[in-house]
Amino acid sequence: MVTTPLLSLEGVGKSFPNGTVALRGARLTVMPGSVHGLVGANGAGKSTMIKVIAGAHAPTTGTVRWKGERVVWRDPGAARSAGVATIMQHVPLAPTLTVLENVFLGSRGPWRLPRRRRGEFADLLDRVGYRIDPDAEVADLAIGERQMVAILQALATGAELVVMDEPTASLAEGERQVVFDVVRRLSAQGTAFLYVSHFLDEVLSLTDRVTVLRDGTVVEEGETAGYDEDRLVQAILSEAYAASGVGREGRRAGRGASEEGERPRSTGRDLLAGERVPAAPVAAEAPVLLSVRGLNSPAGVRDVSFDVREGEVVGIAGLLGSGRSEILHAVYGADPRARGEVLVGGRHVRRTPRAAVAAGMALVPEDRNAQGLVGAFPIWKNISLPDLPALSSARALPSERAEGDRARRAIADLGIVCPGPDAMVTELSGGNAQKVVFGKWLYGGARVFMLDEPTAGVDVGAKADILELVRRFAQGGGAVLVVSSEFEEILAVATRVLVVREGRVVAERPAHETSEEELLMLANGFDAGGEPHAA
Ligand SMILES: Nc1ncnc2c1ncn2[C@@H]1O[C@H](COP(=O)(O)OP(=O)(O)OP(=O)(O)O)[C@@H](O)[C@H]1O
Repeated sequence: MVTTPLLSLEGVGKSFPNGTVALRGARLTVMPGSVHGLVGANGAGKSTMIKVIAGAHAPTTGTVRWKGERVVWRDPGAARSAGVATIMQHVPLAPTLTVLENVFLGSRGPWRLPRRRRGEFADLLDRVGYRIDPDAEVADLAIGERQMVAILQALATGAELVVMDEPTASLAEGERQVVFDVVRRLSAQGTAFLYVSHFLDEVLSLTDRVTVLRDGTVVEEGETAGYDEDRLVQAILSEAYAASGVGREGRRAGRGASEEGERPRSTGRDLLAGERVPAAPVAAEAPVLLSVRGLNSPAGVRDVSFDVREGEVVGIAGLLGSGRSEILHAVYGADPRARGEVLVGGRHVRRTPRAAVAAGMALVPEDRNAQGLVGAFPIWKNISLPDLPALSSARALPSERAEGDRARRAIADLGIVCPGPDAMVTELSGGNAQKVVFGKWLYGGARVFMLDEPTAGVDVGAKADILELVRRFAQGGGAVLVVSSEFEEILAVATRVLVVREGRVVAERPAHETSEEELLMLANGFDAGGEPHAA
């Protein structure tokens, strides 16, 4: 029996007014109840394809079919009514509404939510196997919890196809499992998923089929069982490096392999091995660059004290809601309610972001859309933005040439796929925008670099480049604090790890003396021997 695909794209092309061709003759077939993976490097065209499917972009050429019928979705509402729910990388929830109100925002019905909604919400939570307070305000939730709200929202619309763009980017291992369980459970009940992720292990374990996009073209499509990580990495990256001059130079520079000319792309294993190079230990007599004393905040930071020496990369490992990001914000002065002392190079820093920047601190936030970039500015202007406070203190204006040079260097070092430094950041793919946020601080003369999920949304090649730049920044005499829900990534880049739970530092380990398992155990409230911590 031949089953009609739920969704198919045939020969779909998409060009943007600035001349970028994001998709060329792309095809995709998603069967009912299947989990279909979509992978590709930053800028390969994944989000563009998703937006075509969601009715947010009209394709320039080609055909979209839904249950065998040709469709032209004029807007996202049309795709939604047909049965397509899309969860984008940056979840557009209403921050001042509650979880419950957000979940039923797209559903028909009265604005004031009747009691029935609570019952439906409880049923949804049961289906999903997740607990969240329906009356919590979304503005107060961590980014991962917001992702779960978005998933619940998609399910509440009764979608037949759920498109997920990097749904696990900020989630720790246990929390990812919740998302996987939801996907597995619902696909067994007949819901189809299009799952976009840079985490290839997730794609391999979760999906039935996989489509690989490279430079706007589908280069491979097949049963996931026929792939392993190496083969996927090769498919994603090999020609992308040869095809994109800027990206290629940048990636080579980032990995220090430029002398060897164009070599075949590394395999997945090679890349991970590269990431796991143990960080050189920092001498005990290295001067303390950042000192934090008795930091407390009602936002969930409890009596946090630590030092970071020159050359050190200190990882902060914790689960969602553990206070890991809140600690960074408090140190940076972005949390006005925080109390405690922060010293850079032995000098007290007033608790405002402006004073922090003046003292040489930089924060790359997790929610880069809200806090990281100015959409109406081109790349070069975003990259020189951190120097603007210096302007107001009557120092010389940075010349446009110097700013352009800095932007070009960032584009090369980080492999930012873009037409050039004048491109607007709104025209960049998600991962490339993240690299701009990173470049904004990396070249700004900061001495203390604080990174919240630095590689979220970044492809497998650029991830290794970013981690290498973090190490180099520290080796050059800087101090780094890095928060990541990927403990493996923390171990790859950090010299020392602080484990946080309920706002407190509950353990400290040299990176070479611990493991992902131990960190997970500690973050979950057990000591290394598997015993629960005393309260
Ligand atoms: N509105 C736009 N105007 C011009 N170019 C755009 C626009 N949106 C995306 N692009 C370009 O289209 C190409 C594909 O981008 P897309 O966002 O689809 O990539 P992606 O595979 O989703 O990447 P990522 O993994 O970084 O999210 C990129 O070169 C990007 O710069």
